[in-house]
Amino acid sequence: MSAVPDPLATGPGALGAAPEPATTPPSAGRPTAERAVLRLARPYLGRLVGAGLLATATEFAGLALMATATWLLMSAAGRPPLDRLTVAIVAVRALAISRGVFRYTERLAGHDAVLRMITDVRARVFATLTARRTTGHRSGDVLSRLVSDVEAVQDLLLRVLVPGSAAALVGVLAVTGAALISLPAAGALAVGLVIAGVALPVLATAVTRRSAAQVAPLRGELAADAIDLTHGAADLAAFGATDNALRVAEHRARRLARLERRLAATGFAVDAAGVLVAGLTAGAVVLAALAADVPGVLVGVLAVGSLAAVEVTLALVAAARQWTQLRPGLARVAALLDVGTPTPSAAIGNLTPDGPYDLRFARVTVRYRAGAAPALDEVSLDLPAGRRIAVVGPSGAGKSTLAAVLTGTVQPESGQVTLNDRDLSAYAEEELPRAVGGLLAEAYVFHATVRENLLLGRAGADEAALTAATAAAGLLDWVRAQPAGWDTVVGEEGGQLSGGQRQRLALARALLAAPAVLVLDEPTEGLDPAAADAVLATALAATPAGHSVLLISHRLSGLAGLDEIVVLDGGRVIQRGRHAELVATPGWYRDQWLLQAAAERGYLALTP
Ligand SMILES: Nc1ncnc2c1ncn2[C@@H]1O[C@H](COP(=O)(O)OP(=O)(O)OP(=O)(O)O)[C@@H](O)[C@H]1O
Repeated sequence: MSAVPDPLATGPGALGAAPEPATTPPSAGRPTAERAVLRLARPYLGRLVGAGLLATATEFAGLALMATATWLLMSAAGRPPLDRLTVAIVAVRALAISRGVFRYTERLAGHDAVLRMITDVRARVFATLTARRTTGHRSGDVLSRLVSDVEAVQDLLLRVLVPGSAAALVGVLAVTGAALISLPAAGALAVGLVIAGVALPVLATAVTRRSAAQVAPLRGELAADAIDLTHGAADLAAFGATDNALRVAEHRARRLARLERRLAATGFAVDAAGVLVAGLTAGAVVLAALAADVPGVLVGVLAVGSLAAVEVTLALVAAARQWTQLRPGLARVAALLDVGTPTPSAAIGNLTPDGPYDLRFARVTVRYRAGAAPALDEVSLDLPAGRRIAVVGPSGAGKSTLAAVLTGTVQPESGQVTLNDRDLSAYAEEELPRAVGGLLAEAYVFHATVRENLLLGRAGADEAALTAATAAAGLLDWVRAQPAGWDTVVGEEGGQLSGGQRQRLALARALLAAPAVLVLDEPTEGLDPAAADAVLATALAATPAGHSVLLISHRLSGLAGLDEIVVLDGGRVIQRGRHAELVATPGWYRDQWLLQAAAERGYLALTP
């Protein structure tokens, strides 16, 4: 098979060798991660610019407050006219109050915009990761991407761009203000601000870039280790591999701690340099003002104002440091969503869940490794809208591979898969699940309520839809018997459910999603024969007419009503036809049918 592009691949697992530093360089031709984030933020740009202006107003109010208060204190000693003092007192009060109001509204506007955007980004990341579920990402790493990498997008806007642009604007305003009093003093201030706001951030970024780039992937790997060590504890102990796995995880944890200590130490050094720059700038401004014969009170105002202005501009150092740490996460989110790169689907238009869709496999060959035997060997298949087919065959025949090709998670080496006469690869990965999807191998059940697990299939589905899907999957009686009903929590990976209940829940979610091309990979696995027949019949009956179904099954019972049954063996189609034809023809299907029927008769005879 041609490899599925995997921008997420990181270092080895807990049982593997000690980790190598992993970074994700932005690939050529792709927009930079920052530009990609700005593209994502475009619908919320107005609110973000508003937040930036409010942040500028906040910082400027603080600076003006310091300068006015200094003028008030220094000129009070000279007993100026009372009305001048009164104006200054009112200004100090007004600035103090407005600073709080500006800060509050800035936080409100900035967080409102960013949280809206983040919801959108997280949903897209989740959809893309779900679509790529067979590409082998470790679950802890996926969790880390969903949580910390998406937070990097939030932090870039809230902690870097908004405060950074506010600091730069306030710097310009401060120099303009100083120039009104004395040009040489303004020149000295400008030099100090450039050192604090440009040179120091560049230095901080250069010094911390390498360590910071290693921190995010390392955190992802450590999260994956933690999950593997917890979930796989029994297996690790059984194979005597616990010590080795712990050693690898500890090695990673120590490396992470070392990197974070180094980053913190560099941060403190840069902070100290910032304080030094503030003091030196104020000193230079005072000297320049005195040399230019500026009156004493205004020299004081310039000195305190310069200290405050440098302090504000030093926010750029924090922003730059933050930015360095965020870059790997941002690059991974951008690469994952591949935002900005116009996808062919953009030209095609959005896929709708209802179709109609005609799906066609033409001589499709899949090979997982070069030189290995093909998992699918020149398989052709027609799945026009409304048709229902089953793919059966022995273990390893290529059934799940066929489903993976259909959902776009595995690319064929040769041949073509088309959806409405367009190659499947022409559709965006996150868009395809709207048209093609269902219950795929090893469906994941989340540590959440029954309702939340179901709503993942179709957000916003009403109670009637939940009830219908759950009834079709044969889980409704169980849900109704639970004290918490739909709000019953199913445990980590559905651990508080039986295997059969977990399978029914996953099936109900697939039926609720009701994509126009429904793939059901072993939907009745783990159910006893009678329950399996009943669930398969209700599930097929619940699928809307006009939607097509591709059922993958080991069991041959319940397939009589399907339009076609395709028998795979060793990746090749060895038989195809309707159930009645196949049981009448000597071959794998008839042999297997007779074997299964006899085994199930025996099972039923033994069942009380
Ligand atoms: N991710 C993978 N990497 C390498 N080889 C794979 C991968 N997935 C499947 N294969 C190989 O491809 C072949 C077909 O596997 P597939 O899972 O499609 O079979 P299947 O018919 O679904 O089997 P089962 O009924 O046991 O689930 C097998 O030989 C299998 O070893």
